[in-house]
Parts: sequence; C-alpha cells; structure tokens
Amino acid sequence: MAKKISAAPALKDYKTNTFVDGDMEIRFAVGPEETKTMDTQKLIDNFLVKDLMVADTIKLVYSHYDRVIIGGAVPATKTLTLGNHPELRAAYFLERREMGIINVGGKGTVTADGQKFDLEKLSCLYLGKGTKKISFSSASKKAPAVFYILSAPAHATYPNAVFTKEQASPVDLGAAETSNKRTVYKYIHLEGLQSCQLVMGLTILAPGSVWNSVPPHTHTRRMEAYFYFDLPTDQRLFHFMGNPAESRHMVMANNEAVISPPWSTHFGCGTTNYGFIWGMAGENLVYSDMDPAPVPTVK
Ligand SMILES: O=C[C@H](O)[C@@H](O)CC(=O)C(=O)O
Ligand SMILES: [Zn+2]
Repeated sequence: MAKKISAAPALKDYKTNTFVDGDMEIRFAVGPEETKTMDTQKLIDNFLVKDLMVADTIKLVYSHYDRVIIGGAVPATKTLTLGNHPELRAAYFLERREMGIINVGGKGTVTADGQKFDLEKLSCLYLGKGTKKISFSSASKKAPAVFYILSAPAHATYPNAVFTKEQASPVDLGAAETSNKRTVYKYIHLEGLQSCQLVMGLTILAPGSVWNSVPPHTHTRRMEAYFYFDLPTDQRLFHFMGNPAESRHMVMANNEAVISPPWSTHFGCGTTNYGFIWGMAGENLVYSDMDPAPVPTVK
C-alpha cells in the first residue's frame, strides 16, 4: 500500500519561474528561447544563487533541471540539522535522493545517522539514499566550515563515504599562455565515489590564470551547477551561459552558485584566480561526456 504523504497543498497560480516555498526556493526550468530574451535581473533571478552561505543557516534551492537541489550550510555558532521539505513529499530528505557535500571552509563534521565524517577543506562526502538524519558542525567558531551541498533523485543506495582532495585523481588542464592553467579534482564520478546520477568535483585555477572551462562545452544529458569559492571579496567572476550562439553573462561574487541548464554552456573569467565546485546530474556518470563549443563558435 502506498505510504501516506502529507496533505495536498492548495493549488498554486504560478506567475513566475521562481518562488520561495518555506525555507526552500523553487526554480522552474526555462528553455533557450525564453532565456535569450532575459535582461540582467531576469538572468540573475533564474540562474544565479546568491546568499547561499549564511552563518547558522541551511539554504536550499530546488532547480527543476534534473530536480537538483543546491544548498549551503554554515554552522557558525551551532550544529545545523537538515530538515525535510513538503515539496519532496518524502518521509525525510534523502528518502529518494542522494547528496554530495564539499567543505570550502574550516574543519567541519557531517553526522549521518550517528556516523561522524570529518571534512577538511576540499574534502567531499557522498551520502546515499536512505540516510535519515544529517547534521553539520564546525571544529572552531573562529573558522567555521562552509558546506556546499548538491542533491539529486536516486533509485538505489550507494555507501556513505569520504574522498579527500588527494584521492580525487587530479588532472592538469589548460596553459598559462591562454590564462586557463588549472587542476581538476573529481570526487563523485564513474571511477570515484559511486552514485546514482550525481557527478561532482572541483577545479582550482593557478595564479595568473583566470578562464575556467575553456574551450567551452555543453552536455544536454546533464544539467550542471558551478559554485565559485576563494574569490577575494573585491574581485568578481564573469560567468558565461546560454546557447553558445547567444551567450549571456552574469557577474558573480565569492560563494555564489550558478545553474547551467542542460542546453547551456558554462565557462567563466575571473578578475583573479579562484576555485569552483562543479556538479551535475542526468543521464550518465561519464565526466568526459561533453559536446565542444569551440571559442570561435561562441557568439
Ligand atoms: O562538465 C564538466 C564541467 O563543466 C567542469 O568540470 C569543467 C571544469 O572544471 C574545467 O574545465 O575547468
Ligand atoms: Zn560541463
């Protein structure tokens, strides 16, 4: 017999692509036709995630691209516990979902059903479907942990496990001559931490290198989200998105995330070097499954 879920809410009259539902923001998916008509504010409203890392808060944004939830948790002065959300119609958050968590702050701990996982800066924790109780804490109030969260629907349970940056098979890409010398660290992917559909890792730009993800690409098989970190407060990141023949940009600050629809490119240029967490969900777990959009084809 079907499990009872919470009562149906009142029918909503959706007039906007995005709205706040309790403590989670919901963003519907839009296509390339609508996107190319957007002005700066509309692009920001639909794709940018500002104020993701707020002290003593868990922030969540539910994107309808592959139903990925983007989140931030900063346990500054107290332990934070992940709640459920009515929009999931689930008994608990990971009843039918999986989650990847990467710490970009001071030493922290994620406790999952009583098991403690200590996460140094740039360590990644995978939590499988069925994990019921999740909480976030910091080792020191002086340097709180800053947890970036990505969650996607899941059909099977894979083990909860940690990967450090050193375990994440670093690959050097780009060159100083093209200002895109960088190292890619893969955590959750076919040959790393196992998952149903999450693929997650991070990229660090070398000093003097500012361009990420060039040459650009798309992958209609998977949506992607980028989360920029270690960008000084007086510097900015110019993130490019859209149909490669109709590129648009948004100006981003440190610890902000941006949603990339499956049909969109995603690449950026900083006013200095920085790091970013990338994460995807969709058809496959093959990191290299990308369709190139060479620089001369971008308009
Ligand atoms: O689909 C893969 C992602 O867009 C990123 O992994 C690309 C990236 O980190 C880079 O080139 O710097
Ligand atoms: Zn990509």
